[in-house]
Amino acid sequence: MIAVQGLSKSFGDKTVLDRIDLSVAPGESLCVIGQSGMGKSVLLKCILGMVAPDAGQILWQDRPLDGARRAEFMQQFGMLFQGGALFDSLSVWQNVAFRLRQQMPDQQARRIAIDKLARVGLAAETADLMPAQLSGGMAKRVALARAIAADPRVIFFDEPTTGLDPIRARRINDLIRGIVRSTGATAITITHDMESVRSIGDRVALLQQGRIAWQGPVSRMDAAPELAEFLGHAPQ
Ligand SMILES: Nc1ncnc2c1ncn2[C@@H]1O[C@H](COP(=O)(O)OP(=O)(O)OP(=O)(O)O)[C@@H](O)[C@H]1O
Repeated sequence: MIAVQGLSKSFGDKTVLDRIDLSVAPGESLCVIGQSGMGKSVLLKCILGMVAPDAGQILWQDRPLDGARRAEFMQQFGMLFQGGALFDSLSVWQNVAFRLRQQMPDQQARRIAIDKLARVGLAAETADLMPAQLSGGMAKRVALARAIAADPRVIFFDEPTTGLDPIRARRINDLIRGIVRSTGATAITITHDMESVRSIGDRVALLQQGRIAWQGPVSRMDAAPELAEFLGHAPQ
């Protein structure tokens, strides 16, 4: 379980996160939505230890995520970066196996990479291509394969459908849903895309003015007045 307790962060006199409480149960998929600039990335960076909060703490399995526990946590998480963020100078399989190669011989890492590429619908021949040779949808799949390469127990998806047309976005959402369900991983997704929320999420949290303005099961979001603006319709 991952929990955020009383998390606050300001930059200068701008309060971005204001005593945020949020938790994700093991195997649960939480989507965090919010307008641009509302602090979704800052929240993610605080969870990942890339930004130090002014107050509050992150708990993992009911204990503060600090020191040695953070190192252990980092071994068990995977991340799909916004925009994919593939390393241009590395081939597809080297991108997918980036972390694995620090732990095992290349031959074994390559085999796992090809297996993960198959999991996201890419043929083995893709393994030796360079990122510049990939279409946007393929690059996203490669980034997804990299996120799951080490069989993480916790996966973060940062804007997974950004830059994709609706058909490709739907395919990525379907893939993510399949991966999250079949691996039983805990998932936290940051997104603007309500189709992603419907497809991937069990629960959704709306970040607004530094606070969680609404959170609840995806099945109840259509009735939430707080979400009407995102859903593009009046509450049903
Ligand atoms: N290192 C920083 N220094 C100063 N201000 C920052 C820093 N990082 C983020 N901010 C500010 O915090 C606010 C929230 O930014 P954040 O990137 O978390 O928004 P977001 O909700 O992820 O937006 P988007 O959906 O556009 O990615 C913004 O006003 C941003 O300018």
